[in-house]
Amino acid sequence: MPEPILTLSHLSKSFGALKATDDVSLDLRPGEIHALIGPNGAGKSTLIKQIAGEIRPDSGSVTFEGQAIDDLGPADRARLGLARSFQVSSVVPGFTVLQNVMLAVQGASGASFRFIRPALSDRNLTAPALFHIQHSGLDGRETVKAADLAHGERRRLEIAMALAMRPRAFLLDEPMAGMGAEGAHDLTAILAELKSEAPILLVEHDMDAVFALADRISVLVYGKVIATGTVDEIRKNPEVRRSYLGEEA
Ligand SMILES: Nc1ncnc2c1ncn2[C@@H]1O[C@H](COP(=O)(O)OP(=O)(O)OP(=O)(O)O)[C@@H](O)[C@H]1O
Repeated sequence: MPEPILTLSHLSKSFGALKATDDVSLDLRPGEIHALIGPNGAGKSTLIKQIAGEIRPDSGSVTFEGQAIDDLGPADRARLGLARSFQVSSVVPGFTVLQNVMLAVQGASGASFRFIRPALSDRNLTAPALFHIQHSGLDGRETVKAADLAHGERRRLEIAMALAMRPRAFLLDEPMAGMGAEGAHDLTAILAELKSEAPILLVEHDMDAVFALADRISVLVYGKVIATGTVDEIRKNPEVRRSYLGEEA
């Protein structure tokens, strides 16, 4: 089995008397989508925030690519390639496909967006941007404004921009939220492609998407992982059915 990219060991976090994270251990392995599901208030977002460095756990530790990252803040963790989302909102509608991807390449290099204009004429950004555009199936569309892209092409642009950030792992907290059925369907296809570039820890309430995408699922209830397994194992698990999936599973 390949070494995990991300490992959580015995993480715990309380808010007053409430144990939002209760001795959670799990890992994320290369090439996989590991979904984190559970009822409202189970502690999914709190866990993601501890991985991203936005909340400090009371105890336990997070290892990323073999390195303990407990002392790093969110910016340093992002710089190591721990991508908190794939920054869909960062698409600039008035910029072309090439310009948008160049900005993402520039962002990955840690440069500031204050220098947006020089970036757009920087040849060092053009070559990697064109590579990601081609890799995402958008070649020939470099000079089209993002606002004028067809729906599916816009998703391809988001993939190109995500890849330009050179992520080593994605932490996605409810990426399907607020999307219609078509959007969720598109995003499902995108995530299935992205996981081969970088594994994804996915918090998602849309069970159709989770069951279609996840290689493994962990179920969180009252801050505790009550089960981790494949889609089939989780669907059949009596404790999961009782505490979360109900009769729908
Ligand atoms: N900053 C905070 N201060 C106090 N309590 C908090 C804080 N953040 C979260 N909580 C509590 O911790 C528990 C876990 O919340 P969290 O948002 O992590 O759950 P969740 O599984 O992501 O829920 P949902 O599915 O509704 O998004 C909840 O009871 C919540 O009210």
